Amino acid sequence: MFPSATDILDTARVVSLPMTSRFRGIDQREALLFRGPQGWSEFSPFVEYDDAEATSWLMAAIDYAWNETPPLVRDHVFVNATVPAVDVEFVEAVLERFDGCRTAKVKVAEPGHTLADDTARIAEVRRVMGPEGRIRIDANGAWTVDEAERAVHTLAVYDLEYVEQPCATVEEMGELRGRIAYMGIPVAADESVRKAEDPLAVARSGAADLLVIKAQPLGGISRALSVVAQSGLPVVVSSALETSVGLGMGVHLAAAIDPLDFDCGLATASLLAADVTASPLRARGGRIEVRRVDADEALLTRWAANPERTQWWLSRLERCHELGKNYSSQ
Ligand SMILES: O=C(O)CCC(=O)C1=CC=C[C@@H](O)[C@@H]1C(=O)O
Ligand SMILES: [Mg+2]
Repeated sequence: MFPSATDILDTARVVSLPMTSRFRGIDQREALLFRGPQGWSEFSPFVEYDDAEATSWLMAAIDYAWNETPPLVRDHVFVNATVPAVDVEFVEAVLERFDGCRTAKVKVAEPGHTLADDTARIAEVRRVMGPEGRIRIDANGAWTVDEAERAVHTLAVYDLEYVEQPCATVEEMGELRGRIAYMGIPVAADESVRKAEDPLAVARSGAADLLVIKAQPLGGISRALSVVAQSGLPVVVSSALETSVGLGMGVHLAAAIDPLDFDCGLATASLLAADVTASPLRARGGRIEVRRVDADEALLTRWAANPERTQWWLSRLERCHELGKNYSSQ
């Protein structure tokens, strides 16, 4: 069922949550939350995304609020710590926020950071986690093939589980994958899945060993499950830096995938300094329980965005809802 814009606007609330450290260039996370028959849901495309891209996120949010979630195969999901591109002295404190996580994903190649900065950060993550820890890196497509090859050579000594979106295009990803195959370091695709016209193109062209799957950008749990099934590749379910309400969507997606061999990037509530619930979906003992999260009225009020930002989100929701009426089924 496709609710009217009024159905959604009736319960819509916009929040702006402070972050514990700057992540992907933001230190406040804005989100629009609303309630449907299944409970609270979240629409939170990043603010720079255009309406066409943001519409998939709204379809996901509507699906989670109005439709039942698919059958689940587990009641908890193992998760990774997420380490923003912080300076070395902050690494230990960041990792401490992710209770019991045996895996860490470390951001690299951010503007203003050199390979030496990235190397120092990863060396520190390895020191703190010890030899048993699993370390994966995410370059968000910032490297050329040569830069990525050089970086992987430099960082391989820290024992990398995989390198996520090292380069921007599918062709570059495939080229790099060929060059580093002999090192046994897998290449994961993220933006090549969630921002691509065809999320399966990267899998079909053999440019990645595994896929990073995010529920909101892919249009919701069912659509994401169909991408997973059609890709034939192992996957990591990851967040879009949502509040705990939106993280619930990702956790349900992860709990419906079998097998799920990699730890998932769903512990990002620990990067928020505030949330919309008193019991956030955070890692405990390295895992997150599978449950829906209800937004708390007092916290929605406490963290309400200002009137101008609220209006911006409500207008965005109306425009995306209009576009969503024509959202074709894949
Ligand atoms: O995967 C994780 O550990 C957490 C989620 C995460 O890293 C991301 C969430 C949202 C936006 C992205 O820039 C970023 C990513 O690139 O994977
Ligand atoms: Mg990524």
